[in-house]
Amino acid sequence: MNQSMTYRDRVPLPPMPDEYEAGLRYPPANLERAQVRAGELVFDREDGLQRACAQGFFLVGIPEGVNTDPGDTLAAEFHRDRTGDHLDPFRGWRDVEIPGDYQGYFDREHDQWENLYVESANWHLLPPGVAPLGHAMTDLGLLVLCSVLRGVGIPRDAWATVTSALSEKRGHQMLAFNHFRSTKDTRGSKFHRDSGWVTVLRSTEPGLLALIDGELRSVDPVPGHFIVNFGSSLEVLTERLPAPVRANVHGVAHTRRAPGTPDRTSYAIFLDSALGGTIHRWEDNTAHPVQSVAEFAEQEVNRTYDDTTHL
Ligand SMILES: O=C(O)CCC(=O)C(=O)O
Ligand SMILES: [Fe+2]
Repeated sequence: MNQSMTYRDRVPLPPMPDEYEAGLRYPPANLERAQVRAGELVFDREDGLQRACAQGFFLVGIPEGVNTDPGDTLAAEFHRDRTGDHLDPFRGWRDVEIPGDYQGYFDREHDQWENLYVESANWHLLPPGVAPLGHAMTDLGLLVLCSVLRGVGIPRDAWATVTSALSEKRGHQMLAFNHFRSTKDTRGSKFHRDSGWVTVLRSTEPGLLALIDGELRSVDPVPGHFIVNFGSSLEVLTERLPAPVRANVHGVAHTRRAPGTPDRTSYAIFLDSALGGTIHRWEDNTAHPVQSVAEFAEQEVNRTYDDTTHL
């Protein structure tokens, strides 16, 4: 393993509690809220953006006209077999080959978690209504990214370099659908960081926990809002700045269900640099190359799905 593969130190993780304990023991994170108004991201409080960057999570109102129903249906159905009814386009995704790296159906051995990952070049394969939702979530995530880059003081003419052109909508936009199998006696997911820049998450149920300022907090959804969190690429970029952006460790507690009750589901857009790009750190008003995106992504992804107690 070369030196750059070990760029990020391993961190010990707390044990993942089960769902019952999660609700009982961990107070809710007090998240900032923002809305999109006239194409701008506007926080309810004046220092909202700074607090959101420090906490690593915030809530944003789902913009008017964005229809989450097709995504909700795909998250609930992708793992099921087709039965010959009107939901068939949303089903049977275990067996579909999707071209490209890190894409398709995944059964996470150590978790309740199973996923369907589809990058924007393949959204035409998805059922009606999902691609427009993916584009709307992407646009929202890019608005967040640009607001943060401006907020931390990175000059506009450096954005394309430091984000490997994601700021110009040329990176990876990955839709990720999550289903947590309540019948499997494991954690929901491992505690992890998302590896990219910005994640926009649609969740309608508690179960997500995050380490914020060293304390485990529950990150519960608020109706009509997406949950936004920041990824490692943004944390590395800003780590030498006076107010670094946090890619906080988070994960999903074990989900328990009474028979006949639907399992927990969620979905997210991950905004990542293209795999041919470079991770940078911003220091002395200059972009410093740190590691290739391909290596960085491999390291971060491998740490997300193993069964160790560190990241
Ligand atoms: O389901 C959730 O609440 C979070 C899922 C998550 O962390 C992820 O997909 O990376
Ligand atoms: Fe995540």
